[in-house]
Amino acid sequence: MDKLFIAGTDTDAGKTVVSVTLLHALQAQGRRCLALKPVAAGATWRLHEGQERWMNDDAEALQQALATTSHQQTYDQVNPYCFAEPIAPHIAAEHAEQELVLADILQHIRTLEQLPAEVLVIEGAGGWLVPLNAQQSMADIAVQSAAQVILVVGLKLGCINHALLTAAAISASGANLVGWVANQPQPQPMVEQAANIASLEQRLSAPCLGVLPYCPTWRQGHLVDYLATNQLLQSLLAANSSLSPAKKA
Ligand SMILES: Nc1ncnc2c1ncn2[C@@H]1O[C@H](COP(=O)(O)OP(=O)(O)OP(=O)(O)O)[C@@H](O)[C@H]1O
Ligand SMILES: C[C@H](N)[C@H](N)CCCCCC(=O)O
Ligand SMILES: [Mg+2]
Repeated sequence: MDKLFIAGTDTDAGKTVVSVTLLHALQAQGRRCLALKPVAAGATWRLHEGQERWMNDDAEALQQALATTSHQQTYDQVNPYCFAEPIAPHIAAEHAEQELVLADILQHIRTLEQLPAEVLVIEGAGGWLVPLNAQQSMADIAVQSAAQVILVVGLKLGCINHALLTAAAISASGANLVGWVANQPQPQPMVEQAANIASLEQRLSAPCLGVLPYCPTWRQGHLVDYLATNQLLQSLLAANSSLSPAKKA
């Protein structure tokens, strides 16, 4: 099963928007998908399938993006760690007197890999180095699960530096950046948006897999045409030809 880790230049960059769009795009091509938001910080207590529970909006959007052709995951399968407070996850975990255990997240991923699907889309929380605990970060989930990384660049002033720093950190972690997506998270484009995107294209070695405009109905898959899904699949094929040992197993 191909694993895609959706990283962002920051929180609110558009990782959920891109993850949901990717799920729609891949499923439209007949690929069965699974979704995972391993760690969510920011949840409300609400009714879900006849029961009240804590729910995070990102995880719910991912779950709702699963087509009937894909395995219907439960909320807990999509989101094993869910904290109420919309703050850094390791601090939210501390407040809840819990610990975020990387080994448990990796085991959860292995369990999902037993389900029938071709692609697992994993959405991080915040940016690449957001801590899980004192030792580990989001990056470890991507690296240790041997996922291919897609970087979502939230188009706002400062994004060039954030994107280049994140790409450098991804590379330093030993992960493979298969592509990046430019996302416009607010109605007004940033000043000189096209020039900013061109600057990133010149400096990032991975291909740009799309420029997503602002579209309030993204949950319905209305941004699929802006993603270069075939180019992503080609990049994945190329990455597979040099499979890491963890991926071969
Ligand atoms: N292209 C877009 N069109 C419309 N709204 C967008 C777009 N991109 C982002 N948004 C909005 O901006 C906000 C942040 O986007 P999103 O939730 O995808 O960020 P994120 O990177 O997933 O953040 P987090 O770290 O909290 O998971 C959301 O309210 C989302 O609806
Ligand atoms: C609450 C927010 N939307 C995300 N779920 C978590 C973002 C954590 C950012 C931590 C940090 O980098 O300082
Ligand atoms: Mg999100």
